[in-house]
Amino acid sequence: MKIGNIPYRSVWVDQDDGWSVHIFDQTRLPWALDILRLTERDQVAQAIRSMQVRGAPLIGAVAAYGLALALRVDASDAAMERDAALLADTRPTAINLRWAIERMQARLRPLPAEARVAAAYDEAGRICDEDAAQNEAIGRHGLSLIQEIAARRGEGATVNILTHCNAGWIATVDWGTALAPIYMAHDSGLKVHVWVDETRPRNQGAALTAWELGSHGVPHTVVADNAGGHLMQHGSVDLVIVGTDRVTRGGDVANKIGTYLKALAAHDNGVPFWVALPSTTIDWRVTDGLTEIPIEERAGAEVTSVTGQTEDGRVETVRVTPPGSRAANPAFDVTPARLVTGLITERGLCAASQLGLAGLFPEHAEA
Ligand SMILES: CSC[C@H]1O[C@H](OP(=O)(O)O)[C@H](O)[C@@H]1O
Repeated sequence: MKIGNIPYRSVWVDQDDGWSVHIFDQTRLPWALDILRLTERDQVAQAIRSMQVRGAPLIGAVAAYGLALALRVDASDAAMERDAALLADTRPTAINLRWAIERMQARLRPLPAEARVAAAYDEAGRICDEDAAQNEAIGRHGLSLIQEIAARRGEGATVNILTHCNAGWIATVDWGTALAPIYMAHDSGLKVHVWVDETRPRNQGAALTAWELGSHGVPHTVVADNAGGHLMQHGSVDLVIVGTDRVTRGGDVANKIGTYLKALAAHDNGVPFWVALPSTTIDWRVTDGLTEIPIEERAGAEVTSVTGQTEDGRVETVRVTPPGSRAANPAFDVTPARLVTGLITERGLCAASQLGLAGLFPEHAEA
């Protein structure tokens, strides 16, 4: 996507700068567009753990480059396996992280050590190119949902879409997942408006989705997480589209905490609830999301404090609870397939079910 008139991806390699890896520091957005220059494995691991880089497909791609950086230090079998495991373990819920590292290992294991660095950069680059292409396809397939609502609502009507967290281009290599259909609808001239869940406690919606949509000129309104049900009860939401960190073969969806509550409200109000994902976010090894998807528990400090910008432009973090109060911070929840209207993938739309996924991905259908 573009920032101003400059096209960007969310991760890139600068061959003229020692093949260093570059990402945006997402903890500084929307207040500053800081670019981080990564040259070592531990810098990549820290950027993923601290959510300077975040978003399921993007952390997979950046971890893949993290392995390339690690191999520059030591490309031996033992070092590669150690570094791969360390990077795969930086966050537990998004399956893209494990998928990307396993794909890198499959490419690199058969190679002699001296051939591994070049192959690692090549494979990580392929992962990035494929993610960007898959998300563009998700955009095209999801666009049909918005077009259908616009046609039904009549000439000039605005399609109101609610989204949770940030599943935009900054959460992927490019285009985004949940936001890709919205960008394409807007760019095609359809009138869309996005209700942006702030998404406490990390505020990916208020800080990142609002920044993305504003930068692209997409009309949007930031709302408290707790407002979504009310908006749906009063007919203000035509469609919900969210991203995901892991979908089971049965169609259960792990996504940012609060997604399940939006799915319940959507179900209760007859609002279509769609989940956008590249197939790299499908975990074909698990069926029951509630019992088989690990939910990341993050620091309570992310709940007891909030970061924002003062009137005079300083970015500060302040406590919002009494010093003695404890906080729990599960970072994701699981929406059962029964509450999901459908999945938007790079191969098209399908039901959130084993049958639906097998129809689009027959190579994974159980024998
Ligand atoms: C296309 S991003 C998918 C997913 O990743 C985000 O999690 P986080 O911000 O913790 O990395 C969020 O759950 C998005 O929906």
